[in-house]
Amino acid sequence: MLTAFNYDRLISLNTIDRQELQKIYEAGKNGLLACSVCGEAVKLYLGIKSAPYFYHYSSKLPCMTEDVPNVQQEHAATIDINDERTNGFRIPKSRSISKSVTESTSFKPPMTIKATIHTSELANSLPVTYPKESYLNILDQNGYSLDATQSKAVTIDDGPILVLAGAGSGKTRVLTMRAAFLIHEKNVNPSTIMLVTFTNKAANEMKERLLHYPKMNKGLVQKIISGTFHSILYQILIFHEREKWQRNQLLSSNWQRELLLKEIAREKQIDEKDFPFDAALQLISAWKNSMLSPSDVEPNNDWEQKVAQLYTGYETKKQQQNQYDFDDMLLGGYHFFLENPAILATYQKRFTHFLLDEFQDINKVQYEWIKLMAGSAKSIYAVGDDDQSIYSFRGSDPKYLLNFEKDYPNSQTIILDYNYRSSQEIVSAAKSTISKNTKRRAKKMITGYSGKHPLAFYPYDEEEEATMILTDIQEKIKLGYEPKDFAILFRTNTNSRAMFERLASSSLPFRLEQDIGSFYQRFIVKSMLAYLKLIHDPDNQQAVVDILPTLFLKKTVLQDIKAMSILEDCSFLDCLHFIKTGFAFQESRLKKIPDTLKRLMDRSPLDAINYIEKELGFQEFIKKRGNEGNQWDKGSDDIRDLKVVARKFNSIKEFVQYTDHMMAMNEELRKQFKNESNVITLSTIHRAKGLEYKTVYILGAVDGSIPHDFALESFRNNNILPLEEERRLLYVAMTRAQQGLFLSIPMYLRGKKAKESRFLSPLSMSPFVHLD
Ligand SMILES: Nc1ncnc2c1ncn2[C@@H]1O[C@H](COP(=O)(O)OP(=O)(O)OP(=O)(O)O)[C@@H](O)[C@H]1O
Repeated sequence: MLTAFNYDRLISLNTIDRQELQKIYEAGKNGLLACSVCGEAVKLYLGIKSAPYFYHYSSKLPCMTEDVPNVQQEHAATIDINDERTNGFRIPKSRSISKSVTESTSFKPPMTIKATIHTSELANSLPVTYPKESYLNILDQNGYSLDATQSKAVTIDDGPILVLAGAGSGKTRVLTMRAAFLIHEKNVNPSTIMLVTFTNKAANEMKERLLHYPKMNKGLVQKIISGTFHSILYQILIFHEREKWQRNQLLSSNWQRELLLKEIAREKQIDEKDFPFDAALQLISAWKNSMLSPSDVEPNNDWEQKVAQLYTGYETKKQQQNQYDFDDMLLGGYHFFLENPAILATYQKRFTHFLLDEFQDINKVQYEWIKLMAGSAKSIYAVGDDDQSIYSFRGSDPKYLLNFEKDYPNSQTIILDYNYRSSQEIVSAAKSTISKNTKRRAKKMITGYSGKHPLAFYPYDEEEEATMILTDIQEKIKLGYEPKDFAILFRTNTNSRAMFERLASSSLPFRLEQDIGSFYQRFIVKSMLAYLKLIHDPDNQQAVVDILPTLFLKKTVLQDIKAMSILEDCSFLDCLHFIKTGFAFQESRLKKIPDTLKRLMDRSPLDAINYIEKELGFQEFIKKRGNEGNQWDKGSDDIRDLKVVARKFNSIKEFVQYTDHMMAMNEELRKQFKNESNVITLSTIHRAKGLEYKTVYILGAVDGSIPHDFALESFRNNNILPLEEERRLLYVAMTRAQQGLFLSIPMYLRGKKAKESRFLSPLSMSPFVHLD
């Protein structure tokens, strides 16, 4: 059924402007849509696999009162907007509110993603039998099986060992079993084992897994020294040099480091507004992790030259203020041992076995430190996959994994090539994608079972993308899936806003993997919302405080405003009329604000934002204070995101209420689902490393998102490395899926036309056939 009433407005899905669909979907949710045939309440179906249609609440079907043509056929038919009879219903020409759907914005059916599967790669893993008394045999009886290669990797004799393997091949399983095997079969004291993982969460999960193995207990497992390089080194440093490494001296957030860098930029007269401070911080971090001190850096271009200057200033200032950052923990730890050979000797004696996970993401300082520590150790055991190296922007380098055999001539390498996690269809799509990278070690990937092909779908924008995914999850949950079966992965945190909001408005439990705060509290967004709030609430004190920076006024001006509002008996907003700054231009702008905002009262929030941006100087404020030079966090992008949300609302009041509600939900839901395990995961791809889910949705598989704009820019400047890393990111995302993989290819992102990710070009797409 393709027509419905929203109040007295007849909506036809054949003629509606696609960008209105989300609004109509929400009208349906709020009970504001009526069937054009029987008048009963209807909702809009907006999912992945079928074109949108209206359906009745109760039956979940289109109206049965009249003969209704098949929805897909209806969509396929081109219906002229001037046609007076559509779907058996008379549409008055004068009430037509929508323009014809253009080719580019009409619903595009999902496509099945296919890649060639070589039959030789469909094999069964080799079964193994262990001697009866072997610990592995006991493990096996408890359901923790290993194949022949994995078994070899677990039981191999001590020495430098590299387990090189593709995604889902059991590296984590092997590493965990290796620990158990060493303790049980080889009588290694657990306190002499150091287990290094990429996140502390991963270390805890491995220990938790170990606890379930036969003959393991808490006492034994707790003795293993585990954690990230940072956490292990920090514990050592705080033990030996407590004074120097006080917690409150740590520059723990990026904004703190950025502030410091900006201070130095001002001193060095580097133009702040066009400078990418976020990229500069990353480069400094990469230099530090590559053990390049400011005097060692050899800049390649003007920009690096400037960053090198900032790096010198950054290090000096930090030292003067007795502060340190995360990279200093690694460098500090390394130098501490170099300078204290006696202490080094005791640690070398203490640790006999080093188990290193995610070895492809090790950086120089970590590598050198491990080499130092493992000087006389019996075994250094590293597992990794060069195709999953996704942290090179901060100094990680897969060359340590690829050169392992050279650095440790007596080492042994074991290759695991059987993917236990994902279906053949997912593995071959991921494999085709990554095979385009030039700098990698090609590997076989054998799979065990066949399943459904990954699917590409084409929402209009990020709002529709979120709704379609939510619909799909709800449908699957009805079929018996659980919330924990789903992960929604995205390139950067800002990509998650719409999905967060859609999940927040559903009753489904979910967790955002990183505490990024509400989108509506971001500096630029909050400032724009403050203008909108003042339109209906001219005495909103907080809103006045929030617009002051946009007018380049100090916060203390609020006191003057308060005094004036009493003196002149007017609202806070009207007081802007009377503020004297001594600058004619600024004063005339302030005078303009109250009347302008009042005139915007009946405009749509989108119109109001556009107006404030252009006419009240907001654009200049963004240019100066929006970090426009940044690669990731640009103020103008925030405003584009805000406009995407605003488009869904007709009134400013409703829009402002919605943003307030979403802010409150952000706090609330975080608390509510903090310790729940059966939740949908909403995570950046980086944070999903090492994890697996039955069904994975990848948001925004378009150029500019994945690959990210900055990688495309580097590519245009003849640097292919960032682009290859972005491809690895997509590979990591795809290989998190066990059975279902969905790639979203929105037509618009942040209000701009988007193009399918170039990474999907090796994959062939064919129309999806709905069999359910
Ligand atoms: N021999 C095996 N038999 C059955 N299942 C296995 C076997 N080995 C591993 N698995 C399962 O395969 C999945 C992937 O294993 P694991 O997470 O250890 O792989 P990984 O190589 O660390 O993956 P990635 O690098 O992609 O994160 C897990 O669900 C694990 O339990």
